[in-house]
Amino acid sequence: MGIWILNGFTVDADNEQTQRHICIEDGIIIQVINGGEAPDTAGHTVIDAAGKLVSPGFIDMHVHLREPGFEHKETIATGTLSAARGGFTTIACMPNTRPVIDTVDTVKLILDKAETEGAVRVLPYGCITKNELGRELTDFAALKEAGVIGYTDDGVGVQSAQMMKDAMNLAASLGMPIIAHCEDNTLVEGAPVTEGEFARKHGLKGIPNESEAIHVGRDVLLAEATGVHYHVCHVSTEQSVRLIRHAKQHGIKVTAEVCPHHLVLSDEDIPDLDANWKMNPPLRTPRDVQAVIEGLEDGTIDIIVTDHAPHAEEEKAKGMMLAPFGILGFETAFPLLYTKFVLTGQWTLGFLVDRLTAKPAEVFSLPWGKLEVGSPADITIVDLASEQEIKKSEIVSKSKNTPFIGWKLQGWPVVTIASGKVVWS
Ligand SMILES: NC(=O)N[C@@H](CC(=O)O)C(=O)O
Ligand SMILES: [Zn+2]
Repeated sequence: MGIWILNGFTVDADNEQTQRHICIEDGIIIQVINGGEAPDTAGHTVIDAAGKLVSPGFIDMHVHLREPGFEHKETIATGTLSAARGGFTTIACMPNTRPVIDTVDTVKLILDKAETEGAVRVLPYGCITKNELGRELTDFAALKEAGVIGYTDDGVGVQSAQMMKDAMNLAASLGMPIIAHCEDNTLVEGAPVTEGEFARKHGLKGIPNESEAIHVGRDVLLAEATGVHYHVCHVSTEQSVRLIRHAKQHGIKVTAEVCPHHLVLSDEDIPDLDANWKMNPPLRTPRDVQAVIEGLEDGTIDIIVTDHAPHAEEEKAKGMMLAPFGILGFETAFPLLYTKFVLTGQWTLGFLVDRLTAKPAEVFSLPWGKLEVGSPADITIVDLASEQEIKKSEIVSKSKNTPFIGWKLQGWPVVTIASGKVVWS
């Protein structure tokens, strides 16, 4: 049986809003009617979307699902359901699991589990180096054949420039992207917060911006030399934005992502040494926040990703110094950005939706992110008027590590449809 979604409105990148009726059958969008009377819906399930945004399912190109190896934090089942609650229908998972995703067998395991237990589509990344140790490249061709969409050692930076250059040459020869967690380990001794007001107040030696930006600078030069598509993970500093902007101006094939928390929080918002405010890269200074916002607005930064990074409560209870880096992302992303940037008039709704749908699809050459006849039926319906407080008891992820508990936000996904099936409502 098919589904008719009636009376919702769609929005394009130019913020053009159109009332539409959309029909789904067998996982595909088979009809899109612009405006007017509701069609005959006999034999179909009807979803009334009057007054609501009907968007292509959101795409998140940076997430941690923790399976295999860390099932106490998250599983493919719980992580994909959390994604569905957040309106995401395609998510790209990072390979820092145990074992890491550096063999064909592990790629197959992820794809099989996602197929049988996942609520939404999962695209795996493969490691650049075996075990993410930075010593030996993985078998890029075999991993591509198995279904990875790119290579990354996310969680750690590739420390050797020669190793990164070899990786880029190999990826380029296969027509695949390199996705980089930019972090120079020789610059990150000290406390897990940025070098800024918070660190000064607590007498801590923080993480300097250069630890990230040095890798960005190095890698855009290597990307120029090798011709690879180079994608920068979770950009957090003013210097990185500047380097990426410059590289783009020089025609280097570089793209970049930013996370909601780096757009809405600075180090000066951290209330105390609570590890729910600890993530990598750390929350930066207000000046950096301003720079990443401007970078996203002018197209230097292409897309928004959540870097959903669940950790168990007992792990985060170890406190700022000892707890692992990372916070949840899926369930708060859209309402956070809608409330902070769209309701205030800084961005159009079309801009926000584009950076979560069509843009990531374009950057990674994926066939999703649009609402057209013949497209896979990945659809998110958002009630832009609904206001809700973020409550720990309502979090779907297996973990609860978020700094946003208690925040009142507007613009909540209410129905998520993935491959034609309602996976959240
Ligand atoms: N971002 C984080 O703070 N943590 C990530 C690793 C990463 O994305 O670098 C994790 O795996 O927990
Ligand atoms: Zn990372």
